Amino acid sequence: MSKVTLRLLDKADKEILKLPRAVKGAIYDFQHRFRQDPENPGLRFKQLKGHPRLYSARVNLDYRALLLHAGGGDYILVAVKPRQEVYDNLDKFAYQVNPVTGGIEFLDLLTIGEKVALEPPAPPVSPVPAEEVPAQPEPLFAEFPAETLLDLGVAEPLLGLIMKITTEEELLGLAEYAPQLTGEVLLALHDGKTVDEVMDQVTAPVAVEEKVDTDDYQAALARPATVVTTEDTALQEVLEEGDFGRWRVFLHPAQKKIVERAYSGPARVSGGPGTGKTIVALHRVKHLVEKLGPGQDKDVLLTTFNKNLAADLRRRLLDLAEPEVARRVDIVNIDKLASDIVSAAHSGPGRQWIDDTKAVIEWQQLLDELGETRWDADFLHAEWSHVILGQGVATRADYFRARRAGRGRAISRQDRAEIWKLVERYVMRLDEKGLWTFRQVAERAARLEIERAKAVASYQAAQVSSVKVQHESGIWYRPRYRHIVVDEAQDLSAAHWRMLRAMVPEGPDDLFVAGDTHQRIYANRVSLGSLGINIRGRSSKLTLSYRTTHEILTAACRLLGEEEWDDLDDGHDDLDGYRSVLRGPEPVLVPYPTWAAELDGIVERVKEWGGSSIAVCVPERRMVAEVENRLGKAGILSTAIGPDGPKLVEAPVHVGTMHRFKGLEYQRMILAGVAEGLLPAQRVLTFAKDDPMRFRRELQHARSLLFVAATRARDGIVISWHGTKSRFLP
Ligand SMILES: Nc1ncnc2c1ncn2[C@@H]1O[C@H](COP(=O)(O)OP(=O)(O)OP(=O)(O)O)[C@@H](O)[C@H]1O
Repeated sequence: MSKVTLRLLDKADKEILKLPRAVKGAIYDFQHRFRQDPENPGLRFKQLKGHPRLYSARVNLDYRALLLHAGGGDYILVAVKPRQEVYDNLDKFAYQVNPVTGGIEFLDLLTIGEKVALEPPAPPVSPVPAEEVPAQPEPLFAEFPAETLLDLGVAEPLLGLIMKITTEEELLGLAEYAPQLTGEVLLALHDGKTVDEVMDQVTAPVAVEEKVDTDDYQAALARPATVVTTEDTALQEVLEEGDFGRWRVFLHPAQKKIVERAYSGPARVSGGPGTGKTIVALHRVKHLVEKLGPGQDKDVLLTTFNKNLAADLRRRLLDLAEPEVARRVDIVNIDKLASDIVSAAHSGPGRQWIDDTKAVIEWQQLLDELGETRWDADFLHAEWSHVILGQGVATRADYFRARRAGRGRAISRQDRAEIWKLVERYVMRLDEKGLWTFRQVAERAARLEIERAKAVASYQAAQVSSVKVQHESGIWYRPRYRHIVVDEAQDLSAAHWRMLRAMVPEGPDDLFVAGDTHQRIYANRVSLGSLGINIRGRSSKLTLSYRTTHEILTAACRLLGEEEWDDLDDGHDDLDGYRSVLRGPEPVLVPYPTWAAELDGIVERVKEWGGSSIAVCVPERRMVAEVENRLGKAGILSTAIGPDGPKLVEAPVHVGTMHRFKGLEYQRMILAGVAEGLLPAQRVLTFAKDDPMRFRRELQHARSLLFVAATRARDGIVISWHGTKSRFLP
């Protein structure tokens, strides 16, 4: 017999994980024995009556595995059930190649029927007059013809059940065990999306263009829409890790397509919070390394915004891929990457790096010393960071010519001359104090990398023309990386992008960037095209949230208001199609008369919830310590989230300012202090009041902060305030 493969079908794991421990152990043994020799008589491997592709095999005395034969030696484990249940319900199993997606689907109508639990309404005890008989509830999908549902990709064997569903609870029961696309389509229709919208946002991204041969299971097995464990060992991982490990093995077809596609140049994936951009970035890294083939060099760079996120990526990549794969990847946060380059190029005493908040304080001190009142510190810092450093402006003359797109109020030539002078003094002041902002480091690193890339190119050109170029280290003449993958791309600055562009030669699969501009919280608006990174025609969007519930997601999107969002280029992005199949409680909004009362409210809520994976998010730094103190007094252990993540990860409650929540995930969250004057902050609005564009930008920025914070919660969220509630709240 040819080589036998056994993979696990998405969702089959859900029932298997509920089986007794001993049975799970038996499944582990079974899969080994089956792969070695399905004909082993002990397995009692046989085809099931009436199902040409469905087989049963013995797991132990009482349990049987159901296996779908895709062709050749390829089998898919679709269920493990008590022996008698299998033989008594042969008519309750169905399978198909979905004609829309071309993926294999198995339908356990027995389990789905139980979940939907369609109970006939109880008959009236005594005859009642016809007009008093309660009206039968209308089935939820009565208005949709069967053909419409089939066109949207709904699994045909489920149509009968679907037409009987009358409550959301039944629908959720069905969606949990039905093939993914069926659940997504029905929930989207139930949420009120039109058929056209569902076709566009849910079905089209996973549909195949070619005509599907629904009898060709072997071809179907190879399509992204067949959601199975990729490698044989992955089956075991799912059994051991349950829900925690699903991201490693069951990619959504839309995710898988993005991961495996060959791109002719830089590519970008966008999508709302929790849609799996980071997961896609990790799988992409693995895919790229595997395509490179064996080697020793660190050919791939995986970078993100901060140290904490980089550590998380490292941990996850090790979970996902073999150590040989992880060894080929440099995983480092963007500022560390820049500072390593600068440190390597400069000897001598190092400087102390300061963040934007400290840099603004330095600006303020300089302005106070000079008695300068025309310009405010925030404005000057932003002008220096985004226009001067962002565009690599090196001289006064260049600054006169520099583009200030999106920077707000117009400034005259005279203004530019004044600003340039102040910037020179500021830079000198930092030099004297031995300080350096991260943006300065990034700018310096970008210059060094651009020079290096030029040297590499001329070396390579010289080699082609067989002119010998001498250099003591051969390494210097290789491009830094062959592929770069970037997460949290929306927050990288122009200097970061210029540095990255120079680190990888232009070509297929050079740069892959994942990010969501709705979550931009560091005011780094860039246009990748103008920085030599052309993503046009190579952008994709993820729309299904795996993290947040429908209720949280809907409320969070409302916080964004009617703002417009860019696409990291000169176009627009939106959250059309952003959705979740998870359901949970509605967000709770609570007003308090004072901050002290709000603090008491936080304590009560945390006590009521109990357990861990709780976070409290506040707009200002001083409030973090106040929340911590108040929780401490109530005997609740909490920890602050610093620039590099939570200080004590094990603490059941984490507390931080909104900026600190980027990329994190909690079961439940309290967003406290969401009041006017705090969000948006009064100080910022006062500065921005005479500059409409800056004012709008500040409001947008504050909305993004709130949006990021709100979308960290998996199950529940409370938003509270004291005084006047923030203008962003409903
Ligand atoms: N295919 C999948 N199967 C199971 N879980 C998944 C899948 N894709 C993503 N997840 C889970 O969904 C959650 C969100 O994923 P991830 O962090 O990649 O989203 P994101 O789009 O990067 O979010 P954000 O923009 O908020 O940072 C994580 O818990 C992740 O493990």
